[in-house]
Amino acid sequence: MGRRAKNKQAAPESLEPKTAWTSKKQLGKRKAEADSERQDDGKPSPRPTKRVKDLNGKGKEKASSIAKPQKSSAKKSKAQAHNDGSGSEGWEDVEDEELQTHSKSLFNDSDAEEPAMFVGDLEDLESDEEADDEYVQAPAQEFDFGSDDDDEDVEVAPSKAKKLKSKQAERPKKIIPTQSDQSSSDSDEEEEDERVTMKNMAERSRKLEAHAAAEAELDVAEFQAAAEDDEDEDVDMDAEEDANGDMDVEPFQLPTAEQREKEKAGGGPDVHLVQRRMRECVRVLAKFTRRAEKGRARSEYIDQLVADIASYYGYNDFLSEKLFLLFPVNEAIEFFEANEVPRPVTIRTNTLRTRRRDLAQSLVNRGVNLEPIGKWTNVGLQVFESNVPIGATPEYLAGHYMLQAASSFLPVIALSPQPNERVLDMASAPGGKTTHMAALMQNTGVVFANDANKTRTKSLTANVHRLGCKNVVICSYDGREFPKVMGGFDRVLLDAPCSGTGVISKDPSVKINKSERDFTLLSHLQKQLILCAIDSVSPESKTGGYVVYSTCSVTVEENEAVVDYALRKRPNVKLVETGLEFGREGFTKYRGKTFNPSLNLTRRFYPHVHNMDGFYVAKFKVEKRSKTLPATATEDADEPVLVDEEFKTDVPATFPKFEGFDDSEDRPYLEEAKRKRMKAKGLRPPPRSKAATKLAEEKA
Ligand SMILES: C[S@@+](CC[C@H](N)C(=O)[O-])C[C@H]1O[C@@H](n2cnc3c(N)ncnc32)[C@H](O)[C@@H]1O
Repeated sequence: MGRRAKNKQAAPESLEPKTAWTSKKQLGKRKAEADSERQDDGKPSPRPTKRVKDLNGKGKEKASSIAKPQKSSAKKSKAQAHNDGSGSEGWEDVEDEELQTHSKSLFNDSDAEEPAMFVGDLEDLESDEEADDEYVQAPAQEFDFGSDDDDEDVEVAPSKAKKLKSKQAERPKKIIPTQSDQSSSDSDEEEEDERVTMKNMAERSRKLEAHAAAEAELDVAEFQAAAEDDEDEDVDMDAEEDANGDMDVEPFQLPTAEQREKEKAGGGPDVHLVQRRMRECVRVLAKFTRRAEKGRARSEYIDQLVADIASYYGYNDFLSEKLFLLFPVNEAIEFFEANEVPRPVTIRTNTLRTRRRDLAQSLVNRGVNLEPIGKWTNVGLQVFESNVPIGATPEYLAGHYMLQAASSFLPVIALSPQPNERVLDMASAPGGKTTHMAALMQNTGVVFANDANKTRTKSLTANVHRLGCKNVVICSYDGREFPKVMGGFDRVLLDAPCSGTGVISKDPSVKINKSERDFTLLSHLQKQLILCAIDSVSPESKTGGYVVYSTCSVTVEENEAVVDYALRKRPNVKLVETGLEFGREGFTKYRGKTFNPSLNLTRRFYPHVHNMDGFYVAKFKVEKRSKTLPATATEDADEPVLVDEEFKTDVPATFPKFEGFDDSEDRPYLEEAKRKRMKAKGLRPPPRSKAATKLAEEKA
């Protein structure tokens, strides 16, 4: 557990070199705050609850209409429980048991899909102020969901309009949906006067989104400004603060190796010291030549910072460094901070059963406070508060929606499966993306939903049934058996097993349970799977011929390195635009490695930038193979085949080509299933046929 969690710490004050460009006055104040946290005896006192961090805009002191203060004490204690590991919050609660257990394994699949129950913030809401009750009893909230609306300018009951507004102001940050909407947001005062109508609800949402995007842009500009760091700002902050008498002013010095050893032996440094050291290291690294101690190398500051990040946030040193290296120094801190905060709760409307506006209306009537996620999805809703468990409403049980992380909409949007196609979801459990695809295909064609883990196919089956997907066939093969087991697909989704470094806020065990070997094994498995996914696509497909590769990880070896490998091994594929309107470009160069330049077409998503789980999406177009190309994935993999025990299967290397279903072969299985069902209902099943008797004997 990290020092931050152990001490139930608030988010540290800004660690990024913002200190370098923040006014002296602010710095003094910040320091004074830190000092006031110390008890009279000089020992650090427990901090107040975590201050809500504005992930979209790092200007934590800025008043933002989109930041939601964590207001109820119940919520506060819950957040603390989450931090110290004694409780869980948000998505942890909504994971089903299987998912929870499995996410502890090497392959992280905690993709936030389809928990059995949402028990997240119920007590919080029960203990909330009376305003909440009134809000819940308010007339049905009306939404403008865009073009498919009748656009009546219906006024929400005027007496409630103000309440609605204040509620909105309290909401947590929205998911940053798009950089394309750059319109500036109007002032809060202006909004305050505005009456809430069906029409302007959507407009207000849009403004909040635009505001979030603008703030994010502002932050990027701030980071750049910090890097450039003009002369005026380059003051000796310690000296300045000394003059103010705010702090003890010993100039910052990196600890010696001896001091570090001593610290370690004493159980690690004081948390305030770690904070200060991190802040100072970030500051020095922003302008190294000017600020570094004489004779010290840049790498020494980096090593110290990485070690302090590991201790403060509770990572092993290996992962702390791996993740740190992905970002510029100041941004890295933002990433680690974002991993301490749960992502927004989101649901996906199942369009096979309902429309988003109808679902929203039903849930609002039950006391759920929600809003469309953004323009990039017409099925997503972000849940802000709820009086009922989101995983147990009648609408949920009737399959009107899936509890699903916003990031996991992305690969399906990129794949864009069409009606009547033949699609493979190669690693599909628990089925968030499978059911999304089935809906986009309007229950036509066929989706083969495969997962190597048989136990996990149970929740997949349950979801497929609940959501009324009639075009899904569930199977359980090692993905590397494709296309031998079945091929010729129009589209393939490979949402690969991964380390889960994008979902650390959901599964903090990742912080300590991943080693270098895990990443080597995973990367190798992913490389094998991606070739199999490519080979399973029919280049002759009239409507498709696409593969989407995705992970909920942010490491380069699980993403760009895998995609680059596929491009090298399969010259018949090329990367194409994902069609996603936001997300950062994939790396084309990383720490001395150069990837195919088209890797810039792939997309990276980050918790601190997009307020969604860390995610990666790449889309390939598969062309016809030339005759000289090798036939299967494993034949030409240039490294030894490493197979994790968990996914070893008995499938023979020469698995027969799939040639359709054999009804006579299936009959005894169907008969057995029917007998079981009858028995379960207390009925006496008819005697077994010969074939079924044989099957039963074999099983026995
Ligand atoms: C990230 S999860 C998939 C989440 C799923 N796509 C969804 O949206 O609900 C990765 C899945 O890969 C499965 N898996 C791991 N190794 C596999 C393999 N060799 N072949 C097929 N599936 C595999 C795991 O059991 C896990 O369910």
